[in-house]
Amino acid sequence: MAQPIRFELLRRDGHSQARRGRLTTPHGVIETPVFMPVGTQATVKTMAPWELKEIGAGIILSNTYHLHLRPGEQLIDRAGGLHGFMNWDGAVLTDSGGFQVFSLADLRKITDDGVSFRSHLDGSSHSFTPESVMAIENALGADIIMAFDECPPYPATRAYVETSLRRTVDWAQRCKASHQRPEEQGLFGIVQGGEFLDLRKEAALRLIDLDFPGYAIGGLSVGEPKPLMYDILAYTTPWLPVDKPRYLMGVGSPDDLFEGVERGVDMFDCVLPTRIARNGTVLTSEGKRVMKNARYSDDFLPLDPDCDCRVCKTFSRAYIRHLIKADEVLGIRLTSYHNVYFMLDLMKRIRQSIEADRFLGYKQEFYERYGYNEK
Ligand SMILES: Cc1ccc(CCc2c3nc[nH]c3cc3c(=O)[nH]c(N)nc23)cc1
Repeated sequence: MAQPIRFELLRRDGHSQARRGRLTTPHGVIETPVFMPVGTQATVKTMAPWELKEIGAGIILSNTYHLHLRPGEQLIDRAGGLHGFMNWDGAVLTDSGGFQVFSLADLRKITDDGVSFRSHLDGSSHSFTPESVMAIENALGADIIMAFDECPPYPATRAYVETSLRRTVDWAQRCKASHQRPEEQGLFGIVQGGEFLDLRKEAALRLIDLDFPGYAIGGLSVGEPKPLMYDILAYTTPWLPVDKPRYLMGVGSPDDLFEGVERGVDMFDCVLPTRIARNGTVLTSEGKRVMKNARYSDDFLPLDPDCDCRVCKTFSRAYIRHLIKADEVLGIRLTSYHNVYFMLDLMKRIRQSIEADRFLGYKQEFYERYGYNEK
């Protein structure tokens, strides 16, 4: 059977688990490690598809939960799926919605069959099952779709995590069985198991038996301390097939990208760049800068002198600070554009460092300049 998603491992770092790979999808070839901008409601907030294209975004994320509630997958299906609706010809990945039910919806009830909930928009009743979520993701038409999983909260008891892990594996099997378009949309399984390493191993091995074209590592970046996240990650990735992509869900900040790549992760997503842009905070090679800070009122340098993006080549910190202070919409458009460019460009430099066999050196160099203090 033709596989819509093919992964080639191009190089393995000799000093860490970092890998350089290539993911071929029906909507283009994605170089990995890759940062995937989040476009929850069929848009990467404030950015047009041609802007995403010009900054080199190859794949964006969207969300089953939000799009099912509004405008509904039937409309999007009639528009030609997400690609036609958004007029985006790059790759798309959709999350399966379970995570969003637990972070957004009201009155949730979870059983072995699925999850019932009330919409956070209008209180209407809904239920997600593996079968119904596959039907939604099939209608949205993303190139990579996530299995319906349960992401346990942090902290959670071992008993709770064990129950949810087994449910998640059972749901993954039901997703695979009800997937209507396996030749056009690659279905990824999601490894749960909380902070319990033996459960992480069990989850990985049971999902591998179901043979997916890629594997996501879920249940992390849910409030646990970062050192714990990194330890769980370092333990889990070696159990996954070396020739399949690994996607760490919801991660992360610039330092998380380095720590994740070092531990064998190929794909990342995070709302950080567009979320902090909305309060005028920008990512630069010298760390984050809060543009409302008075120190930038007469600073005519670009946001980041080392950045080649269109915003840094066109506008000054003083002008962008003015726009943010004046609540001018152009302000958050410019900070969003720059922040997404920064994350994509950082991942490009990480890929180049792996190719040049100097990943750990580049990580050190970046950390020394980036620092961790608010500027
Ligand atoms: C549009 C979009 C937004 C967000 C996401 C990822 C959302 C996300 C997590 N975010 C942080 N930690 C996360 C864990 C999980 C998880 O365990 N399972 C799923 N299905 N999603 C997660 C995917 C797509």
